[in-house]
Amino acid sequence: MAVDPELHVAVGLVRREGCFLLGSRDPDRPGGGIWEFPGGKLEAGETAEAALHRELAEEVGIHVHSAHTYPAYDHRQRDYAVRLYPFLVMEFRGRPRGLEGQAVRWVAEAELWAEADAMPGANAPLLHHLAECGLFGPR
Ligand SMILES: Nc1nc2c([nH]c(=O)n2[C@H]2C[C@H](O)[C@@H](COP(=O)(O)OP(=O)(O)OP(=O)(O)O)O2)c(=O)[nH]1
Ligand SMILES: [Mg+2]
Repeated sequence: MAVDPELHVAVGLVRREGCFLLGSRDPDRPGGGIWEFPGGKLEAGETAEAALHRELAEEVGIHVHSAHTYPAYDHRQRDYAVRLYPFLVMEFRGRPRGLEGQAVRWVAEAELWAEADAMPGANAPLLHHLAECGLFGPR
């Protein structure tokens, strides 16, 4: 299946003191109630980095100062295909909070791997992709 050109998603791995920020997905939406990295769909004509800045401000109220861009990751499963644009965010302003009513929490890097099982199906392979790109320390 070809990657849906509509489903290009900027994903923020916001790291502070060795922990990563997760938000809960709105229970009323598809895939609701599960944990995910903050982020969202690119709008028409928008760069991935611009989408990252916009989504992190809208969803968790932080202003990204700088982000490291990792190679995009394409995930396909039977009826679903998405292109994820991952960013590591270490410099930001503001205290993250759920501006869309969602819960937020910090998860230690070591716990992220177990957490991936409760995230969207793309996220376990995404974490492996990012590990291969050197984002995480040795496991
Ligand atoms: N935010 C986020 N999306 C992810 C992750 N992993 C993953 O497969 N996705 C997928 C799930 C969704 O199909 C898509 C993001 O859709 P979304 O509905 O959150 O997009 P959005 O924030 O722009 O929301 P909206 O404009 O539709 O309200 O990306 C992740 O870790 N974080
Ligand atoms: Mg979103």
